[in-house]
Amino acid sequence: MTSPETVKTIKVAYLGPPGTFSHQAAIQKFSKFSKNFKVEYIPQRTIGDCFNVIANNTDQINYSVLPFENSTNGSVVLSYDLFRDYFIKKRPNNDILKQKVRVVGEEFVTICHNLITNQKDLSKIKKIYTHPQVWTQCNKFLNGLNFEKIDTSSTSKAAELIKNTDQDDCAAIGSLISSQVHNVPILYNNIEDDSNNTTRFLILTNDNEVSNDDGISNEKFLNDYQLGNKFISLIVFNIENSKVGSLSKILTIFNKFKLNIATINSRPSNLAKWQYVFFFEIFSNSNVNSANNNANNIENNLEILKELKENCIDFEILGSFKRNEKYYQSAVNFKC
Ligand SMILES: O=C(O)C(=O)Cc1ccccc1
Repeated sequence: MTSPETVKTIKVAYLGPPGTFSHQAAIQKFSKFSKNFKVEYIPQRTIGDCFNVIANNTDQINYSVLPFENSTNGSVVLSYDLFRDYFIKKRPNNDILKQKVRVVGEEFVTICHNLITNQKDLSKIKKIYTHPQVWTQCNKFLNGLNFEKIDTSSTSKAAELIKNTDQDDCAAIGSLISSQVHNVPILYNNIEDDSNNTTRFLILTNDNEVSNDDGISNEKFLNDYQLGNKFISLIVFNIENSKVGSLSKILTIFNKFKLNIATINSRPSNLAKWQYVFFFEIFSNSNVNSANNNANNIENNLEILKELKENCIDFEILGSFKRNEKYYQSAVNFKC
């Protein structure tokens, strides 16, 4: 048996305080490791901090959880912009990325919202606090109410603020757990428009390996613990926006190599006005870390990488990870 001193620790950062949906995603992903490891969940103040602890290798954190897209209201643009600013940036010559941020997993969480308040009469509520991503997931419930919207860094932060106010006209929107953590009751539950409302979170890591002694990379470590054989690579690139056919050329390359594109998103480049960066997710059937070095994964396919790089101004692979079939298929069964 392993003695307590030799138990390795996995440190996981998430958007705090405890009780957020990000916290739930972290627990869903990492609780299976607690048999063999000590898993520490470390709350962060903002989504930006969740990214920066990995980018700056702060506090020996191994993984971080980032909300990425929601089935009702789409992309979490802040997360896309954090990736853009890190990967596609004008840097002085030779200033390469020091601490390589990588995306190594995904987690799906069913998002059930609750109106959390000490007030018992809905008509007396004049201020509602929540994370900005939430408003348009609860349109049906909120339409017709007359209240001031107050954005908070997270849903659980909203519940914490309600607890600490002596005003009786305030409510928060958040999870059942956040109402329990802060000990504020729920006045209405399941106020989300769509009962299948699901958020997809990405798991980030850096070179701060969990299993140094074994020489196993953080991505292999996570993937070995997950069933499934479909892989996704997330890439970001920018192209000559004003050149006719420059984006269609990229699409042709994926077609030529018979690779299916799962998602396409674009964001302002921040390098020049009306210029864009593109995020693509590409399906493959193989793991970049697999022993047979299967060329089906774009990270291993030098030919496709060469063609992509030749046709982009900047091109970066953010990471490759297993499609989380379990939660992708049936997040709703893991409901509240
Ligand atoms: O605020 C939270 O609980 C988060 O984890 C961010 C978020 C907000 C709304 C839906 C999904 C994630």
